[in-house]
Amino acid sequence: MKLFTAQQIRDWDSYTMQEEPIASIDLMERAATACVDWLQHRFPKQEFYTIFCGKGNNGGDGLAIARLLMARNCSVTVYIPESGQQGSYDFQANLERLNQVYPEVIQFIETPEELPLVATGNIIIDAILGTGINRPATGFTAALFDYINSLSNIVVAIDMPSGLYADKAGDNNPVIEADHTLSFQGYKRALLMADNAGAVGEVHVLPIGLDPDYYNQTNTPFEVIDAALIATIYKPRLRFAHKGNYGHGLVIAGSYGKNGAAVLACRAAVRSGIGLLTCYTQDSGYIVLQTSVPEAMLITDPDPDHITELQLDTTPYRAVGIGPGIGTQPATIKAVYQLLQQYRQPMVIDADALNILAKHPDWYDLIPSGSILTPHPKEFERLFGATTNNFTQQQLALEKAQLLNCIIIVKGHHSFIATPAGKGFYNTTGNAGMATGGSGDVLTGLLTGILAQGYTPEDAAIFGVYLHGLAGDLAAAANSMEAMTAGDIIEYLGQSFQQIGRYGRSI
Ligand SMILES: NC(=O)C1=CN([C@@H]2O[C@H](COP(=O)(O)OP(=O)(O)OC[C@H]3O[C@@H](n4cnc5c(N)ncnc54)[C@H](OP(=O)(O)O)[C@@H]3O)[C@@H](O)[C@H]2O)[C@@H](O)CC1
Ligand SMILES: [K+]
Repeated sequence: MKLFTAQQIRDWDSYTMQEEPIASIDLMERAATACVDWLQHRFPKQEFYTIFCGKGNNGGDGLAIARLLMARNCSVTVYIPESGQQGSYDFQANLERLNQVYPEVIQFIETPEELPLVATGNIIIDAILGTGINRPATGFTAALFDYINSLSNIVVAIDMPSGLYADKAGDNNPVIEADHTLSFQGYKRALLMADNAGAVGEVHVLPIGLDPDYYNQTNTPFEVIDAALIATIYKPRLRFAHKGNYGHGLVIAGSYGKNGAAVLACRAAVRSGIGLLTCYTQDSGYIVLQTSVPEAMLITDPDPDHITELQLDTTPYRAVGIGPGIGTQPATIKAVYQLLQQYRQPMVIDADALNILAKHPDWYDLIPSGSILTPHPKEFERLFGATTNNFTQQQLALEKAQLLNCIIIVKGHHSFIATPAGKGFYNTTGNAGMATGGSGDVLTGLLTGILAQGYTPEDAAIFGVYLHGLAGDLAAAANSMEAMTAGDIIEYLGQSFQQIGRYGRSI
């Protein structure tokens, strides 16, 4: 799903009004209806709502929502901070409509003394500011945000949490901290940033019937990874396949006390669809690896505790994954250097291999083109330097991806995939239960296995990250976010593939 800027969304809005055609007030009614349907579906027994409306179209949505909720037998109070300015055309039209049928619910407020008491059971609707925000909230608006944030009520933000910019960082400007954000038609980049997690809460995309032609004709560098995109990437298995069709991969992982990282990476790789897998680990890992991943072949380092040399014949391997649990011993550092000098196929580089690279920036040129780097934010900072917010971090990831001709996956709640062609993809599968030891190792094994099957690096990164998150979601559904383990993610890869296999048929 393409990710548009606030300006593009406005253009899409106008395009739809002209082409459908539909009047803007009717489009607003459609958006408000989608919100009310969502509210009643999510909170079927909820009766009481307190709605705060600004004087732009976001506020217009809020007024229409108020009228529709009242018509469905809910009890609503609307508060409008009085700015002294005339409201937008559709705000005024909806104010008039509400005033005609339920005049008693409308109240204007101007000073902090007039901030209302909100009963604890009420759901608060934030329709103060949407994508039209063009400056930080100050004065009474900021005080209103503070007040709403101080309450324990559930807050549902319409289109955007008020105060948040759709396409740029807000530098700690006042924002509403919502529990749910109902975003019209698609996501906005700000809704996917870890920096804004406290403001956006759970994000729900509500289709409002904007014209698909605009969507198809309009380019944007950013996309959300969704089922439709995955359906175009996934290659179902050939009926007459043999293991040679699906590549041979090498996972280089583990050290004394960190066999688990190697086991998890290899177990994920052998469940990725790969034809053959070899694992390279320290000598003492022999029995552990052979027992827990019998499907993989094994080569051991002469050293009992660490990987110390990587002068291997790498010709059989279509992809190499390196990093999980290898540590940063001097001999391991040398071994990583050896591999970088001799291996030219795309690699998956993770964990300690990234930490080693970060200490040797002069080796970056040795990273094979098309490699996939999988740093978490701290590793990203070590590799490429500190940034002030997620927008600048992602911009830097795009610049480095282009410079190194690599894919960079900045891991997080919505992992961000930067490609050398300047495209950025946001993942939407996965959950907080995956923030647990070993889930990065699983991703590395999975990516290595997918890459070895001949997917392009960009497709492998998109597919791998999505699949990893989906398996994590199924694992959490079965075991809870608390009790799920990284190993459980591997257990649910099978069901994830089955689900993805159905996408192609249902889209
Ligand atoms: N996309 C769609 O398809 C649909 C979109 N719809 C809805 O429209 C919303 C966008 O509406 P919008 O453009 O009227 O902007 P909105 O956010 O209400 O702001 C209004 C005005 O506030 C002002 N202002 C700015 N910053 C401020 C600040 N910090 N503190 C105080 N004031 C501030 C500024 O005016 P200014 O003061 O600069 O003259 C601005 O123009 C969108 O989010 C969605 O809810 C749906 O109805 C239908 C389909
Ligand atoms: K809002």
